Amino acid sequence: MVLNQMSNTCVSENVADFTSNEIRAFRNAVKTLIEVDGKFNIADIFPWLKPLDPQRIQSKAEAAYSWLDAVSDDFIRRRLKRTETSSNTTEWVMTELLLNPSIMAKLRQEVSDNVGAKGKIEEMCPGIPLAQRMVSLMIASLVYQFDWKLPHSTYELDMNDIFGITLLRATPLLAVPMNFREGITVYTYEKLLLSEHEQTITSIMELLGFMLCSLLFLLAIHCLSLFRRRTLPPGPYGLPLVGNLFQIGPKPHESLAKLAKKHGPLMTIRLGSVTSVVASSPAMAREILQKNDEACSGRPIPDAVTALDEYNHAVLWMPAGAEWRIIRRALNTYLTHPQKLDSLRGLRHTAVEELIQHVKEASQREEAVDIGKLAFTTALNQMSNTCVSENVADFTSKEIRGFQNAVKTLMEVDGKFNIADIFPWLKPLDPQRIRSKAEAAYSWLDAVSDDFIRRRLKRRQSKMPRYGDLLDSLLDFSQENEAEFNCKHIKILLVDLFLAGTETSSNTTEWAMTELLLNPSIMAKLRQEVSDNVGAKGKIEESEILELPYLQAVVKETMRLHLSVPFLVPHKTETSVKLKGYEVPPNTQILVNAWAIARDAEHWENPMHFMPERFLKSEVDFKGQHFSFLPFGSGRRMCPGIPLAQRVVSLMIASLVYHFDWKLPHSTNELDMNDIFGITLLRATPLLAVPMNFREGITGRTM
Ligand code: HEM
Repeated sequence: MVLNQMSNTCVSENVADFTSNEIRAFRNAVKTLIEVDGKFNIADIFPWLKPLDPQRIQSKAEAAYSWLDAVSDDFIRRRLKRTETSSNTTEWVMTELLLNPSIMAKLRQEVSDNVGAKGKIEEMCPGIPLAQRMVSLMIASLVYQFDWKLPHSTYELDMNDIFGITLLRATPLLAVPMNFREGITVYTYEKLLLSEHEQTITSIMELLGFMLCSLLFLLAIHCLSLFRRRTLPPGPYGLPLVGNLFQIGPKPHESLAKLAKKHGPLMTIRLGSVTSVVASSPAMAREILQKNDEACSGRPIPDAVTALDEYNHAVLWMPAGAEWRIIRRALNTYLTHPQKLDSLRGLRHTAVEELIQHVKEASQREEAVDIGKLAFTTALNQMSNTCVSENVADFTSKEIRGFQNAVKTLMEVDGKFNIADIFPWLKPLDPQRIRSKAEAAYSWLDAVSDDFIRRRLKRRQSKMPRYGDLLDSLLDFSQENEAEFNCKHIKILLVDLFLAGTETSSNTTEWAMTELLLNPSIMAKLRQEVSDNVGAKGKIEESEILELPYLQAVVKETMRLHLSVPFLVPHKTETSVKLKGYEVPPNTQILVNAWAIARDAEHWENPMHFMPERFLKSEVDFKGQHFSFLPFGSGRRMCPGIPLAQRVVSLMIASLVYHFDWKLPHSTNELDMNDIFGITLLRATPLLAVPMNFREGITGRTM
């Protein structure tokens, strides 16, 4: 009825009659538009989501609009809302009248008195707006010309509504009309349509209203974030909703270092809904990692990590509570304790011998090798030998690709900028497909790790000789502490160690070789030191090279200038904490820009130069006590793998430098020194170099 009233008012013809299908199509289109126009649409508040149309609102609206467009072109679209609103009001009025028969009777009396002898209903109040006229006329006509009752003689009616632009009845109102009373319903409006001028004013008012509401909404969100930030350290001004996103760019370690110069060594940045406090000086790093170590010991969990089954049992990501302490204790006892490290030395040597053999073959062919890839393969095998006494791959087979790919993919996706991390309501959509990639890689590693454990349990049952590696120790430990540490923990821990301990070590080796190739005099000095040590023994001993000052200075200088984990693994406040007088609330992300600190001219002379000599007469080391040099972090979440990493990296560098001379291909001394940001700062282009003049000697074991 309202549709026809409106269509007659607008275009002087019915758009449908009461029985044909046409009214359904028309009503459907109107209803759809009313529903989708009023529905909460995520794309309205984040316009960059519009192309994705995540709730399929735009596509539904498009279908309905084009139907209506075809029927009556632009005219109808401008009147739709009013149509639905009027009919909805009429429906609600009739609902109430049916529930209140005495009011219905009183109303009918009033209308009958007005109709009187005229026998027709006329407009009751000239000058009132269109909607009121339509509603009044409909109600008066319905009430005057019929008696009404509810079907099934019930007075119970569903009074629920559905939210949208208009609040519609949840279930349609069905009622039975009776006792038709004669009389004509007559329109005597002289001017039912709004004039063109009135329409223009209405549209402008609607538009202004919408803009004002949007502005107020953004302002409210912005004020809320300013209110929350009032106790936090200062920081760069950000845009509503996205915050400082556009000031960060693809190299956050560099952009945040620049911003810190302006806003201070403790600053706040906001990315979407994530607030972070960034420390960029040794003093602020100490404040966080030493003075407020416990309060700042949490970990924010990237969405990618949630793809790992039971990620909350992973030592890297779990809170620093009782379960975490048990795992750290197991690592300190069975992996990085000096005695344990010494007893597993032979297993690590084997992996390096295989590396040297592979490079030797390449040198005979005068072929360039990808040093990062070889170092990664070696680190992977060193770790797998330490953990499970077997190679997970060799230098040529396909298998290494599977393992290498899984570890590389995870290091990449866990550290990649993910829009779903800063707008958590995007997580179910996984817009960059980061979680799904992580899922595939995690389940691959999970299956391999599971297989290691199953095979070892079988071997232990069959009473075959023990390997005495990390897995044996962890299984012993779990038998003694079954309630707190079981096979599930071991499985996740093995995955964690491959992730935390391989790419970090191989990346450091690759950067060290890059600098040595660019600085031949440093390479020569280092080779001399290692050769002197090897001497008549003819072999490199891991235990001895840890004491070689120049080699250790080269390792430290590489870790300073090419700090592998630029923001450490991000921390999170577990409780409210005071940092430099600012009150930082719980769940705030804490980033220590260790990369910027290690290159700060205030603390380092000629910070951009590779000068191992700076460490020769210095006490500074990487064990977490010198806050100007934090390649492994500091405090309770500091890397537990330092002694292992130091051995692995030192052994690889010493062996590569001792056994070969090296040159860059194409006799160039230019190297791309760019890095790619992730959990680890990788070289942007692989380091290719030609090994020459193989020198005999054993990368020796002393078992
Ligand atoms: C050059 C090699 C390495 C570097 C540069 C490195 C660096 C780091 C850094 C910066 C952290 C985070 C510290 C923090 O959040 O404050 C970390 C954590 C960790 N690292 Fe290493 N790491 C290396 C090698 C290793 C190795 C060989 C292992 C194997 C045992 C290992 C195991 C771990 C684990 C398990 C954690 C997590 C600790 C926790 O959250 O409690 N890392 N590493």
